[in-house]
Amino acid sequence: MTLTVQNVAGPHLPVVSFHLADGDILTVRGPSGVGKSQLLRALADLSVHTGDIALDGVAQPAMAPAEWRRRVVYVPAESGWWADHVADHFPRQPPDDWLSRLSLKATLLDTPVERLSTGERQRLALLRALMLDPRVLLLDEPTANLDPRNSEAMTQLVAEYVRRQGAAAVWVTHDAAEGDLLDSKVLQMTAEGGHIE
Ligand SMILES: Nc1ncnc2c1ncn2[C@@H]1O[C@H](COP(=O)(O)OP(=O)(O)OP(=O)(O)O)[C@@H](O)[C@H]1O
Repeated sequence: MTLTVQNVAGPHLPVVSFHLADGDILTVRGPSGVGKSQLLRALADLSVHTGDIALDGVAQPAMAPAEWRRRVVYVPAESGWWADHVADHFPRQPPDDWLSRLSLKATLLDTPVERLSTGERQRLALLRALMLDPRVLLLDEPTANLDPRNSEAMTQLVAEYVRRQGAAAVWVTHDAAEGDLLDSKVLQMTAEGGHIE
């Protein structure tokens, strides 16, 4: 897997370039409003931008957006839920191991979405994304509402997934310790642009 990002910029996104290969995790840091979420949206082909993005050598415009987004899966800070019940969002039940590692009971799948806590939504949104077997996982502050134990469990699960599957992840965080735990590359964003540290 390769993800190549060259001089990507947009109305609310300073210029960014980087390259990811099998098993890479890139943590993205920078002040509030600098364009971190906009970067993820550009990578998911959800916002207008200039520059070049290619997955395994295929340029983003050459692939239908829906096809691109099956491979490059975006998990926004506030996940979207379109049906009443949790299970309706999963093509099949997530592995018991994934549920238990994130302290989620399997019975939660039979729950109405409106009853989920914010942290449960975040953890289930991650599992929903992993079930799609993404080549690139785009995570916008995925642990923002989680306790330390579940934060660590989530970082370990993502790290293991990308390593095993030869995938990659782009992880927006304000928490420097999370980057250390993920053993990741770091993209520091400022108004002038992003640079790899
Ligand atoms: N649809 C839009 N129209 C106008 N401005 C927008 C739009 N979407 C985002 N912005 C602006 O783009 C800038 C970058 O937003 P973005 O959400 O990417 O920031 P961020 O770095 O993720 O911030 P935070 O850490 O607070 O989540 C912000 O100034 C935001 O107000």
